[in-house]
Amino acid sequence: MNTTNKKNSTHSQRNAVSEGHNAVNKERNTAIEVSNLQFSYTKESPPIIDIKAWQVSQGEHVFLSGPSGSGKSTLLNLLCGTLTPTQGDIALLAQPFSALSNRQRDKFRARNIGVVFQQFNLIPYLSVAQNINAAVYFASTNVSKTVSDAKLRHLLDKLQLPSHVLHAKADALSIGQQQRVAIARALINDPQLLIVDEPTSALDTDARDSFMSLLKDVAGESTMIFVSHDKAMESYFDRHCSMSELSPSTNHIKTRGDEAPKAQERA
Ligand SMILES: Nc1ncnc2c1ncn2[C@@H]1O[C@H](COP(=O)(O)OP(=O)(O)OP(=O)(O)O)[C@@H](O)[C@H]1O
Repeated sequence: MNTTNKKNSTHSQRNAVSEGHNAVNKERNTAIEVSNLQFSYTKESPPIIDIKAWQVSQGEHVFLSGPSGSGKSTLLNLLCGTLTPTQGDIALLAQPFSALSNRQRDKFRARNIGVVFQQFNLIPYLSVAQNINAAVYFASTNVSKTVSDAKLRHLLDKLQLPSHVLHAKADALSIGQQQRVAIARALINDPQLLIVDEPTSALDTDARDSFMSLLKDVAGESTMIFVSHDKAMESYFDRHCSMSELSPSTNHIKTRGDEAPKAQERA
């Protein structure tokens, strides 16, 4: 068994214990399967996304790039199930989204997908522990609605956050600390899929490199889709997918026609 398969097998086994539907997927090696996917924001407008076929293997870390307006965020929302395809389907862990009700899809997302947003999206007036436990609450069935202190502290330790930050309000933390809490919240349910949307655009090169090392370390066996304009990040990933290759018929949508980092665009 090669390293990737061994890694995937271990990850699948761990999650199959807690989630019945994951047991079905243990035998499979595909985390994401996209087929004949089209998405338009309105009936009148042409598709923003038009992907014939795309597969991501379990445990694979994929770098997704594309110019501003090429549909990266739209694709991430489709992968999370927060947008519904106009045509075609997405299967995550061999579970087609189209077979789930909205409520089932929300639960499935909370259990299986961790998202790190560009702006972190922490609830500012809640403590770090409460922010992280919110993710646990939404993913739980009925028994354990909070995570054990030991698990929380272990995760914070891996993210190099002192345990006293658990009781601090989210908005009292530095940006770097908030970023790491956002990662902790995304990882607390041991998600099969980690989606990370442009988290490094405001960081300088040194901070970016240490963030990436940390992220790769903690993401470990999860499948990861990482979006960035910054092609220098490509070397951290198993595979690079560009929107122009994934969705060639919608290339005309490129609004600014470059791959410049957002921070530079705003400057
Ligand atoms: N809610 C919406 N309603 C209508 N059109 C939208 C909506 N959100 C995005 N779009 C359009 O869809 C296209 C793709 O937008 P999207 O945000 O997915 O691109 P992106 O690649 O993530 O861009 P950026 O890198 O600037 O964040 C753009 O033309 C955008 O104007």
